[in-house]
Amino acid sequence: MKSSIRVVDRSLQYKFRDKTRQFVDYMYISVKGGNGGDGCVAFLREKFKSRGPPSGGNGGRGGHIIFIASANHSSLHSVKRQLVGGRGENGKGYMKNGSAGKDIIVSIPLGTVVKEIEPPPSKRKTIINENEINEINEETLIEKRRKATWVHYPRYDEKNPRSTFFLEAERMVEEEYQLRQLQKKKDTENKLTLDLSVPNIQYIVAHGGSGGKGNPYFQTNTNRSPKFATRGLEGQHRFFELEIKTIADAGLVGLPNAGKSTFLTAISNAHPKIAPYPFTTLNPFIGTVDYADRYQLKVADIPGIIHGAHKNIGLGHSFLRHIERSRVLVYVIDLSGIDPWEDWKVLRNELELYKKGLTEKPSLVVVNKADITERAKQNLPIMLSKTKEFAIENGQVVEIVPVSAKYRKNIVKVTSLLRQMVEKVNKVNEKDIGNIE
Ligand SMILES: Nc1nc2c(ncn2[C@@H]2O[C@H](COP(=O)(O)OP(=O)(O)OP(=O)(O)O)[C@@H](O)[C@H]2O)c(=O)[nH]1
Ligand SMILES: [Mg+2]
Repeated sequence: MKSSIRVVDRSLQYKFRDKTRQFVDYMYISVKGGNGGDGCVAFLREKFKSRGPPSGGNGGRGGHIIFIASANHSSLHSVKRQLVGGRGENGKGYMKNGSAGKDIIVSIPLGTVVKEIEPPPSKRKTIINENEINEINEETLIEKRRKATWVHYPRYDEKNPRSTFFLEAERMVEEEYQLRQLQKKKDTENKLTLDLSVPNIQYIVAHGGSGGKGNPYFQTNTNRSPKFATRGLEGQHRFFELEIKTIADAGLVGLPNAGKSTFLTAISNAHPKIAPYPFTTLNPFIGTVDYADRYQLKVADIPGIIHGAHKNIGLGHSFLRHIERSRVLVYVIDLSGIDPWEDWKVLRNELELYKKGLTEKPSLVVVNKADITERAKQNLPIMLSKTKEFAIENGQVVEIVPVSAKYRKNIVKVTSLLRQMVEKVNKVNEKDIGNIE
């Protein structure tokens, strides 16, 4: 047994070395909105107007990072691990406001769950440093913050802090700063979670920083020519965990080589790779079953699960995330195997070890390769009697359908049964939603 696992492992390593294999269904990502552009300190200068009014434009806002749920993508491999929005443009003279930074729109596969996480330790340090500075020296802190907040008119960087107008404006900006800090604290406490389950809906996951104010903003009755403006704010920085949890109507689970991909080919329009060796399927694959009345069902085929998958043997059991949210489970079992009942037990066990209660979903058992008659004749009665016992013990109805996926025998029965089951689950769900409302 051990040696066979080792052989499987070696052949898998060989497959994974293939550089063309591009499928990612789980990743960490850092997103940062662009910084805002700085406000401008300028005065109108025209012919016969030697001392015109303040005319510095505001800075543009930084670019947002936007996630859009896309039905045309099935993998996260094309998503960059670090996304930074464009910086806003600085304001200019003649009241010209800076343009906004470029938004970054990322297509994320439908069914992805986006969870905000704590920043990694290396990024957390900067926050701790800020607190340390708090304790060290208040004066240097004020100086630092002034540098980060203000834009001065040329040669006014030393004069400004002595003027009462500037100090007044600084107090006003300080209040805004405190409010922002409060908001930031709230944001870090309330972590964002999104389920991208509706196509084409957009979410802003990191806002760009707002642009700085030009000097007309600080003009008052008494101060007609403010010589200062504010800088743009920093964009929001967040860290996310992305996990694709495919939303299909039915999910196929089975041991390697049981004929899952062949079965999917028989019932749907999909053409996954089929071959007589284990772990042919390396990535989840979704097929659509078309009915005569244009009703459609989505069925997900995943790599084979073997005994010990929860210990990362074979391809592990992380692929079960793709069937976790399907409405109906379809166990595909090789009827020509040595002990199909044992196979089903292994599958149920691994599913439970992945997530408790997963096997309680409405399920259908497809016993495949019924065309290999000698074995099928022996095994089918055993399967039928054992599942009957199981149904009585657990109070769970289990339908068993013998098929031959390769020769497309009994396929119509399976597809119509599948449809009935999915429609039943959908009806129950609708009722539940109605009750909640
Ligand atoms: N005789 C017979 N052979 C079948 C039948 N269904 C599948 N096979 C064969 O079984 C082998 C494995 O089929 P696949 O569909 O690749 O099996 P799978 O479960 O997708 O395997 P993995 O992707 O490796 O987990 C292939 O050689 C198929 O031709 C069937 O109904 N009858
Ligand atoms: Mg397969």
